[in-house]
Order: sequence, then C-alpha cells, then structure tokens
Amino acid sequence: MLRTNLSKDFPDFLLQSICCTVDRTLIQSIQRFTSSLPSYQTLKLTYPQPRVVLVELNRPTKLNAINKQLFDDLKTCFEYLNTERTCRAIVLTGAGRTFTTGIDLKYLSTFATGDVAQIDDIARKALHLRRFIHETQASFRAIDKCEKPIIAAVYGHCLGAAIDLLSSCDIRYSSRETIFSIKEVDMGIAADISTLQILPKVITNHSLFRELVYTARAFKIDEAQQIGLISQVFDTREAVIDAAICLASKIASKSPVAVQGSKINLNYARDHTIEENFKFACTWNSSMLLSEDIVKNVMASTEKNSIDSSNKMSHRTAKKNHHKDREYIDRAPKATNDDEDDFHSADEENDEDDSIEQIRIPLAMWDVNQCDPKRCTGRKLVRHGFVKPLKLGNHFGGIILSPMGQKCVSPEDKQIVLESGIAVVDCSWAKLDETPFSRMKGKHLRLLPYLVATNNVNYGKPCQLSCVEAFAAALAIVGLRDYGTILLDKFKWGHAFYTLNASLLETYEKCDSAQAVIECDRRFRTGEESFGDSYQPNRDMPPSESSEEEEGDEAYEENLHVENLSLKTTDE
Ligand SMILES: CC/C=C\C=C\CC(=O)SCCNC(=O)CCNC(=O)[C@H](O)C(C)(C)COP(=O)(O)OP(=O)(O)OC[C@H]1O[C@@H](n2cnc3c(N)ncnc32)[C@H](O)[C@@H]1OP(=O)(O)O
Repeated sequence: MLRTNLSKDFPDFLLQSICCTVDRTLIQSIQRFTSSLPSYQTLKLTYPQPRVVLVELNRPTKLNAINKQLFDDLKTCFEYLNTERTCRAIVLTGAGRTFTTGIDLKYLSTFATGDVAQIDDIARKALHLRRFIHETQASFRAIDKCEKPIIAAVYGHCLGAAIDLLSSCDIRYSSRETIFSIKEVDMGIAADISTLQILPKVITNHSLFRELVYTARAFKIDEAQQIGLISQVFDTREAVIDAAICLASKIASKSPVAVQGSKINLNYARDHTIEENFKFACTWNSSMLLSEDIVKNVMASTEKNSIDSSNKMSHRTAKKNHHKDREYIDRAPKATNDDEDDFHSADEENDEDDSIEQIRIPLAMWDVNQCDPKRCTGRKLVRHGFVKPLKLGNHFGGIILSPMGQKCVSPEDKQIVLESGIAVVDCSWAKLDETPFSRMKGKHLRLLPYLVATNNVNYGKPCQLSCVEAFAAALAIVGLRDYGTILLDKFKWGHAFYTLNASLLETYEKCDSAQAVIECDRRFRTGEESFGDSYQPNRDMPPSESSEEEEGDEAYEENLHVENLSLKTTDE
C-alpha cells in the first residue's frame, strides 16, 4: 500500500484517509512540493492535497501552548501562504493530543516579570506593554488578513488564545470531545487578540457568548455550536482533520479569483457598513468580472444544460469538458515560480510553448497509422512542435527506438543523440509484422531496457511505453533528463514516469556500455535486483514503445479524484 513509498514526514492519518483518495504518484508529487515549503521551529507545513497546505501547531509536548516563537512563526507563515501561488486553501490544526491550550503561561508571565519589571515610569511600562500586545495581535492579524480560506480542525483542548485563533479562521470544524474555554477573564485580562474584536461579528448567540466570556467556564461542543463557533462535528481527531482537508481540496478546485475575491469581500463586509460593502463590491467586480474563469464557468453551465436538455453531447465528451472547465490557472509570470503549474493539469494546451526552444536536439517520429490518432502521445508532441513527423523512406541520423534494434540505448549514445537526436516508431504491438521497418532508414537502431509505463492506459505495466515515455526514457539514459521532463510535462500523468522508474533509470544511467544496460535489464527482469516497487517483470513484453492513448484520461483521473466519480454518476 501507499505507506511503503512515503517519507516519515507525511502525516500518518492521511494515509488512511478514505474521503480524498490519493494515488502513489500524486502523493509523490505532493511530497516533492512539501519539501519546497519553508520550515518553522513551531509549525509543520505539508501539502496533503494539491494546492492545500496543512499547518500544524507543533509543540505537542507543551500541548501546543503559544509562546513567542509560535506567535512569530504564525505571522511569518500566514504572510507567506497569502502570496504562495501553490496554496489555495489552508487547514489549521495541532500536532499531538490537543489543538492548543492557549497562550504559553511562561510567556504570559514575562509580561509582568520580564523587561517591564525593570522599568520605573508607569507610562514607559505601558508603552512597553503596548508594543508587546501589538506584536501578539499582529501575529493573529496576519491570519485574518490571509486571503486564502482557512479551515480550523479543532480537537482536545481549545482554551484562551485558541479561541482567538479560531476567530481568524473562515470555517471551524471540531471533534465531539473538545473542551473549550474563553479563559482570559480567569487570567485577569480582557481578551485582546481577536475573541472580543472579531468573534462578536461572527457568532450567532450573543447572550450565550457573553456568558461564556464573563465566566470563563469550560464548555462543550453543543454550546460551541449554539454560538456558531463550530459548524461541523466529527468523532475523532483524524475524522475532523480529514474532513477539513477534503473541504479545503474542494475549495482549492474552484476559481481562485472567485474564492479569494469572496473572502476579501466577506471580510470587508464584516468590518464595514452595508453601503460601504456595496461600493467595495462594485469596484472589486468591475475589474474581477474580466476574469476568464467566468467564461469557463458560463460555458460549462451552458454545455451541461445542453446535455441535460437534449442529451446530444456524448457522456465522454461532457465529462472531459466538465473536468477541464474546473481547471483554474493562476496566470502569473512563469519565472516567479516554475513549479506552480505542476499542480495543474499538464494536459492543458499551451500555445505559446517556450519550452520548444529549450530542447536543442531533433526529435522525430514515424507514424504508421496503426494507433488511434486522438490518443497518440507522439502526435501530441508533433502538435506542440517538439517532434517532427517522418515519412516512410526518410532517413534519420540519430538513434531510432525500434523493436528491430539489436542494441540497447545506453549512455554511450549521448553524442549521437546530441548531434542527431532520437526518433521513435509509433506502431501497434499487435501489428509488428505489418510494420514496414525496412522503410525507416537509419544506422542506430536501439531497444529500450526494462521500464514501467505510467501512461493512462498501461499504467504499471512493464515495457508498454507510449511514444513520450520512450523519448523520455532514452533521454534520461543518455543523461538528458531535463529534455524528457519538458516532454512529460505535456501530459497529466507524465511526472509519474520518472518517479516510478527512478531506480531503474538511475541504474541504466550509470552503465558504461549497452552491454551493461542489458545486464541490468536482465537482473531487474529476473528479480535478481530489486528496484523498490511492487511491479513484477513480465518477460513476454516487447522491449520498446507501443500503441498508446492520450485522451482517455478520464479513467486515470477517476483514480485521482473521487469527485470525478460522482460526476460520472451524475452525468450518466
Ligand atoms: C496578550 C495576551 C494574549 C493572549 C492571551 C491569551 C490568554 C489565554 O490563552 S488563557 C489560557 C491559558 N491556558 C491555560 O491556562 C491552560 C493551562 N494548561 C492546563 O490547564 C493543562 O495543561 C490542561 C489543558 C488541563 C491539560 O492537562 P494535562 O492533560 O494534565 O496536561 P499537562 O501535563 O498539564 O500538560 C502537558 C505539558 O504541557 C504544558 N502546558 C500545557 N498547557 C500549557 C500552557 N498554556 N502554557 C505552558 N505550558 C503548558 C504543561 O506544563 C506540561 O508541560 P511539562 O513540561 O510536561 O510539565
């Protein structure tokens, strides 16, 4: 199961999550992104789902009591997430057995006994304390000002400053057993970092709320729901965090322009008069209505209506469009964050393809029309301008990946590839006998060694590589993996190819001859050498590319997103 390939850092409970099904390649891509998140002394950040950041208060041995470091980390973290484009929704929770027990009492005591005790003049003392309080407030203000929706997942204890923290979250879920207390009065203070400043605008039962404030008594989930502090209740910590992540993931799939715009308008409305709110919304939407997301949504609704009413569009087309319409892209300059689009569909057509220029070797393909043209990854690369189509009778000077090869691709081929490139033969395995190999002319015919396909039709099958996988495999073996990545990036599932075949490709890349590659291939096939995954070698498979599919992504997508399963049911 998934666990075998996961890093220690990946939250354990997520592996058991049933509400957001994730597959291994998705998790690997999530892990890669997680390692790119900043680290903090008292917070732990991960991506449990694409575009969702899980922020865990991380002082479990002190029940996540909030000390100066944690206040500082929260400020830096939420300011960072506010502008981080790979984050569209945030889940805030705790590590260990409790959400948080509020301010760290040691830290609170420094208010009275620290530097301030050395100051004689009462006004100077006040100035000092004012700065102190202001700093503390600034931490939670950063959370309130973060434009990405924040979902709190609460469990265990939720005391004092914990309630302040909840005041800055958009949505608040809790486990059934949580113990709440607006504890400040018991500390001799009037709550000053959100509870009394924001919550009165949020809660629904002011009478009960005031009772809880003035008495500081502990209360349970029923009263937390009565005042409108908590909107949903779950049985366990795991369940509440899972539910929060699922919700965040759903929010993250919506147009960020619409979601973040809504949050900005909601917070504005909370803080202003109705008249001001209308003026603000008018100004806001006069620019935001220009978003292309609106066009996409309108088109999606129109198409859906036409399916519903006339049933003219095939189920397959409708589902595909529906999915595409739900892909919202942040159109910031690529240079600011090259990785960002990895969390979007890699199948999106990019007409202004800068990456073509970055591939400085010839790539070509003989297409003998044995495969479905709509599903051919090689044809897609031709459409993108990466690959030149060859005619029968043409000569190709680089290496040719062909079942007719007698030698395996190896790092020795690098010079030929750099000078003359790589060509593939797009033919069907079932029709090898009918394929006119003699009319595909060239000197350097090569086989590919044992590798596992990750294309959406033959995922997990050994040696059933598509054209793009064949190109990517050869490029990696000769040490030109960056070019392979550019090609694979054109496919939703593409990133998985190098991940799944990591140890195989690393081994082949280190070989000094074609003979050595064949020897490694033999060891992998016979199981003499393990390559760290569960796929068993299949000796009967031909050793190069095959017929292939590109546009049948729905089945593959269904494995990634439960939401698509329900779409399918609806459409049917
Ligand atoms: C400008 C002002 C801004 C904000 C002001 C906010 C006001 C507040 O937040 S008021 C709320 C303050 N919090 C508390 O009063 C809670 C204190 N903790 C407890 O009462 C208990 O820990 C408990 C929640 C009832 C849980 O008890 P138990 O299950 O027995 O665990 P413990 O052994 O007590 O705790 C384990 C460990 O954590 C330390 N710890 C827990 N909470 C705090 C805290 N708030 N501050 C500092 N340390 C805390 C506790 O001391 C233990 O540490 P050890 O080192 O293991 O002794």
